[in-house]
Amino acid sequence: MSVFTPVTDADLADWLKNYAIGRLDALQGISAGVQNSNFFVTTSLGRYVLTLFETMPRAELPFYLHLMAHLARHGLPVPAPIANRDNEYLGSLSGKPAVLVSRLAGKSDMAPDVARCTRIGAMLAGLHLAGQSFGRKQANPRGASWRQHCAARVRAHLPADEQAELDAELVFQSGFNLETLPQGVIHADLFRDNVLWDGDYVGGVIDFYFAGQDALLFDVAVTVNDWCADADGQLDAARTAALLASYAESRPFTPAERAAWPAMLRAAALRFWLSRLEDFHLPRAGEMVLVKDPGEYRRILRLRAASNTTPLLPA
Ligand SMILES: Nc1ncnc2c1ncn2[C@@H]1O[C@H](COP(=O)(O)OP(=O)(O)O)[C@@H](O)[C@H]1O
Ligand SMILES: N[C@@H](CCOP(=O)(O)O)C(=O)O
Repeated sequence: MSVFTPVTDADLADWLKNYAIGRLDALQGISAGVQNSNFFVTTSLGRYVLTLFETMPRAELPFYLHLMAHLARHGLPVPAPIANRDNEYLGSLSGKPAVLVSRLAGKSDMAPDVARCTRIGAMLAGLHLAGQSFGRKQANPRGASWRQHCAARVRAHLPADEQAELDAELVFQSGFNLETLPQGVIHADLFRDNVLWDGDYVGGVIDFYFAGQDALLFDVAVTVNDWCADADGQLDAARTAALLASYAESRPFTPAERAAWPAMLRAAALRFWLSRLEDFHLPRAGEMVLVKDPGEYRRILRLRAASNTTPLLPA
């Protein structure tokens, strides 16, 4: 269930008078998604997605909306926010901050093959390259300092063996400074369910609401951990090599990135272990996040930490 705040046809039709996209033809709630209320909106002039932001602070939203607009302007298949007649992206509907974006074509693929991993590597590099000229800055909301603080919040809820694993990983990670690596704006949640496939092509990259400034390599690690893992969490060599090679074709990795890669896969796994632990043990009032299995990312972290066969970054 992902319509937490209802919108009536009459309210939306009225709201759309402040846009130049024609009259309302159809409004339909979207059943996927866990953070916000999403609707498909069809008007006489096109197809859009309406998002009502349930919990995100309004002040943080312009960064994400302008980022999507910037990337769309650079030719990438991301939702383009629609400006209203006051030339604003962000409005209010049913008492919530609200935005209309372009509706993109395609469906997610939860079992991507080598060819699709190749495309995703290229797409991620494209996002990173286009992001270099984005003028606004907002820190990765799940960056290194969030990971430290989140670990402190969840630690007491964990059994002794998990506490020990968490402590050891934090000590390990404290030896790395991600700020010394190439930086930029990262998507930070480029999971398979955030990409829509339109035939062989990426029809859309969605859900930019964890984006922020951080090491570009962190984004590569988040993406590889999700797209290239087998059901048991092990990295599939062919898919991993394909994704990394096609990324590197557009943005070659630096020697410092190659050295940091094994640690980065661990940092990226830690980030999702922690957020899932927090959603599980400390759900916040008024937040409707669907809890994903923290055990999956604990396992991935263990595998990356134990592995002496981590695939290397291409030179
Ligand atoms: N711009 C878009 N174009 C097409 N479909 C979209 C778009 N934005 C969202 N969707 C659809 O809505 C679903 C939920 O969106 P998502 O951003 O994942 O929600 P949440 O932020 O709540 O996790 C996606 O799985 C996708 O099917
Ligand atoms: N990809 C994250 C959850 C983020 O939620 P999303 O549906 O908004 O992408 C995870 O798997 O833990």
